[in-house]
Amino acid sequence: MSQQTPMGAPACGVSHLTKVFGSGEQPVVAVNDVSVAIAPGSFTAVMGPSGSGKSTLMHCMAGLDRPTSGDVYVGADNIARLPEKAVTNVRRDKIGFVFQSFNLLPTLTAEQNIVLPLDLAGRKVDKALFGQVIDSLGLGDRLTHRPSQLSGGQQQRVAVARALVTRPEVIFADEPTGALDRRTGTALLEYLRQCSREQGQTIIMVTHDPLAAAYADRGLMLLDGRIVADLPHPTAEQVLSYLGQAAA
Ligand SMILES: Nc1ncnc2c1ncn2[C@@H]1O[C@H](COP(=O)(O)OP(=O)(O)OP(=O)(O)O)[C@@H](O)[C@H]1O
Repeated sequence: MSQQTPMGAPACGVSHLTKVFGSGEQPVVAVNDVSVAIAPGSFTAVMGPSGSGKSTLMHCMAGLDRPTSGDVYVGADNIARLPEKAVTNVRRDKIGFVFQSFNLLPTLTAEQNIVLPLDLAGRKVDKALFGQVIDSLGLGDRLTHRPSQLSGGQQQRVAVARALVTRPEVIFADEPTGALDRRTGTALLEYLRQCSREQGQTIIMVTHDPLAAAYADRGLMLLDGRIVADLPHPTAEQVLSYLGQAAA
């Protein structure tokens, strides 16, 4: 894998990952022989035009989808070679997800939804961390509301809080600011950056937003299932320019 950190093993990564959908006449090669290593405590933005393979790459990295070929590492585990139950355990113990669909349980309050993963794992709520997450997402006055009483952006923030309170080693976020207004989106991006810098959590974020990508310390640009650029500390201007070239 490329980009091994001098400090030691990557937090996660893929080696010669290929994912093909369908077979016969018209298979779609969504991810084409991608190798990349993600350093612990780094914040990576994955960008590229629609259909370039961003979500597929992320789903394979997070153990939500099986690659057609290649290896997928989370810490020392090659989850591409593990049985499903073991992959589920790796996901539960090490990975947090922030997706566009919130999957909140309608009968539970915001607070109950947020702590649900901890309850299910029989883990105690870290009150200080809970308070920090709630404050940074501005959810303090919404904790007793049920999802139907919350706006789309508030539901998104509850889903983000749920992903963060378990303090996962690796957080995968798919357009985490998509449903948020600029101010709340900025607060979330700042918090994610703080999670990586101060807590050593590893963040991998798919985004279409060059301003969001500028919060990351690495930008991976995808085109036709391949990584075509690997930018350290991407600026919004750099990202826009790459996206413009990809669209040309
Ligand atoms: N389950 C599936 N079955 C068949 N083809 C799929 C499937 N999932 C994705 N694809 C195809 O794989 C390619 C990559 O899709 P993917 O969703 O990873 O792209 P993306 O970069 O995340 O796009 P977007 O920015 O629009 O979300 C596309 O051509 C898509 O149509």
